[in-house]
This record gives sequence, C-alpha cells and structure tokens, in this order.
Amino acid sequence: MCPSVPLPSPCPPGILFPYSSPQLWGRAALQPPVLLPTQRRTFSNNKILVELDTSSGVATMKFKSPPVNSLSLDFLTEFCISLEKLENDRACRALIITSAIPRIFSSGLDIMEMFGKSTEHYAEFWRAVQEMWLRLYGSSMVTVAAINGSSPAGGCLIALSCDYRIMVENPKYVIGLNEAQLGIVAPFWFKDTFVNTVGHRVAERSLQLGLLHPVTEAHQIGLVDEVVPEEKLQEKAAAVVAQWLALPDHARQLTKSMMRKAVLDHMLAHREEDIQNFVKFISKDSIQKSLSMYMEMLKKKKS
Ligand SMILES: CC/C=C\C/C=C\C/C=C\CCC/C=C/C(=O)SCCNC(=O)CCNC(=O)[C@H](O)C(C)(C)COP(=O)(O)OP(=O)(O)OC[C@H]1O[C@@H](n2cnc3c(N)ncnc32)[C@H](O)[C@@H]1OP(=O)(O)O
Repeated sequence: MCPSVPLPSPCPPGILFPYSSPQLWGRAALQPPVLLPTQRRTFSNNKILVELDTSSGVATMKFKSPPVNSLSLDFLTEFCISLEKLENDRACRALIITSAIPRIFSSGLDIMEMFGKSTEHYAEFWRAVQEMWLRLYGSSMVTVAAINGSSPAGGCLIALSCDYRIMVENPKYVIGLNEAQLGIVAPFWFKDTFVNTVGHRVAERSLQLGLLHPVTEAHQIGLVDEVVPEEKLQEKAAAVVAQWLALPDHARQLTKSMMRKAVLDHMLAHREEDIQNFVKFISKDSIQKSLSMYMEMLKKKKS
C-alpha cells in the first residue's frame, strides 16, 4: 500500500492460507508460540494512549490531548509513531481509534500551527499531516473509528481514513469537512477520501458548503456507518473488529490495497507539490486573516 508503510505479507502471494481456523489467519499466528507474561501491552506518550490486547490482536488508541484533541505537530508526530509501532507489531491486527476527551473526537488540524508561522514550519507541519493520512489510510490493519464526539475537518479525515466509522448518538455532535467555513480548502486527498466514502454528489455539496453534519444526517449520507448510544460504543467497535478479523488477513489487506491504491499513489506522486501549494496558500495575507477571524469567532462563542 503506502510505500512508507510496507504492507506486511503474512503469506506469499499465491500461497493458499490454512482455512481451518480464523485464529490462524492473523499476523500473530505466524509468530512462534511464546508464553506472554501479560495479554495487554500499553504504551502512552503525552497525547495518545495505546493499549494492545495481544490475545485478540486488537489495539485501542485513545486521543488525550486537552482541550479538544487538536492535531498539532507534536500530536501528529506521536500519532505516526504509534501507528508505525502497531503496524510493525505482528501481534496487532486491528486498531480502534477513539477519544478520552468528553464530547470531542478531534477538533481537526491545530489552527495555531497554520497561523503566523514561518514557511519552513508550514512545510514541516503539512508533511506531518500527509504522513498521518498515508499511514492510516494505507494501514494494513483493520481500522475502526469509534467517534465519541464532534469531529470537524482533520478529525473527520482521521475517521474517513478508517475502514469503518461508528458514531455516538448525540444531537450535539457534528462531523464533516468544514474547511470552506474557515475560508480554506480541503486538499485533493481529503476530498478523494471523502468522495470514496460518500460519493461525488454528496461530497461536492458538503465540501462547497463546509457542512458539519449532525450524527443522524452523517449516517444517512454514509459518512458514518453506524450510530450507537454512548454506552454501547466500545462493545460495538469490538464486534465490528471481530467481524472484519474473521476473514483471512491477506485477502482483506489486498482488497483494501486495491480499493485505496489509486488515491494513495496520486497523493504520493504529488506530495512535494502539495506541500508547496499548502505553504503558498496558507501564507497569503487573506488566508491568515480568515484564520484569525475564525479563531476570534471561536473565542467569542465562549464568552
Ligand atoms: C486550490 C487550492 C490550492 C491549494 C490548497 C492547498 C492546501 C489547502 C489549504 C489548507 C488546508 C487546511 C485543512 C484544514 C483542516 C482542519 O482541520 S482546520 C481545523 C478545523 N477545525 C474546526 O473548525 C474546529 C474548531 N473548533 C470548534 O468548532 C470547537 O472548538 C469544538 C466543537 C471542537 C469544541 O467546542 P468547545 O468544547 O465549545 O470548545 P471551545 O470552542 O471553547 O475550544 C476550546 C479551546 O480550543 C481551541 N480550539 C478549538 N479548535 C481548535 C483547533 N482546531 N485548533 C486550535 N485550537 C482550537 C479554542 O480556540 C479554545 O481555545 P481557548 O479559547 O480556550 O484558548
């Protein structure tokens, strides 16, 4: 899939899998049997907590960066490191992404990283945003977004990059690519990821209007796959993961790769150009002014 994340090959292409037991289909099954002292492995840095249950092969990643899990350069770096660790861990076959912050899944890209900084900083930040998407959209793991709060823009991109989205039923929560509302533009690979999920017409309207969809509407347009009460979210995510893991990894991974390859390849082919475009765009006085007004509006809304 994505060249920066080599696709683990649990079985050489063309070799038939042992279909006798789903237990044998995963990457974990290819390890020599070892006695593990514990079934849970936890690693945590400042902004993200990761727990891997080695018996099921399912990791849970919890965003814990108050106040709103905004995607700063530090956050994105931790996110990419965590994804790389899990991707390279043969005991891990699936990932559930959720938030430890009440009411917010992620508020999207940290606006302060795009405001009043140097062109070098913008370039470094944008490369980190690209890297996060390449790793998540190109992941060979089963990925499920357990969306327990609002998820605008970059937060929505994280959810869209997963294989399946489950959102908590709450009339206050919204999700969508609202960039246009900030006076900025969702880049082509945000757009492609969105189109691949909801279809062209829905994406065109939603992107032009910068819509943040309430949960029921997000479900109706296919932006989220399922809606559940808060207390059922983890149970539902675990059940979905189990369903996806019941298939042979290599078949699911190759299918995923086939579905996503064109979009990933397109972005990789234009990666440097995309960084230059971002830097040029975000450095414009008019765009800086729009971002400043948007931040002001957020502050006013509070008071
Ligand atoms: C042709 C085109 C050519 C080229 C194009 C090339 C490139 C494209 C260019 C740009 C692409 C950029 C893509 C951008 C993607 C993004 O993700 S932008 C971010 C979008 N996010 C939002 O709009 C969310 C804004 N936030 C909110 O709506 C709310 O804060 C919330 C619903 C998330 C939470 O609400 P509350 O619980 O009420 O909390 P507060 O609003 O009080 O917020 C607390 C605190 O946090 C600050 N904050 C909120 N969001 C962000 C953020 N995204 N970044 C930084 N900071 C944020 C908020 O200001 C408050 O701060 P304080 O007042 O407490 O200091």
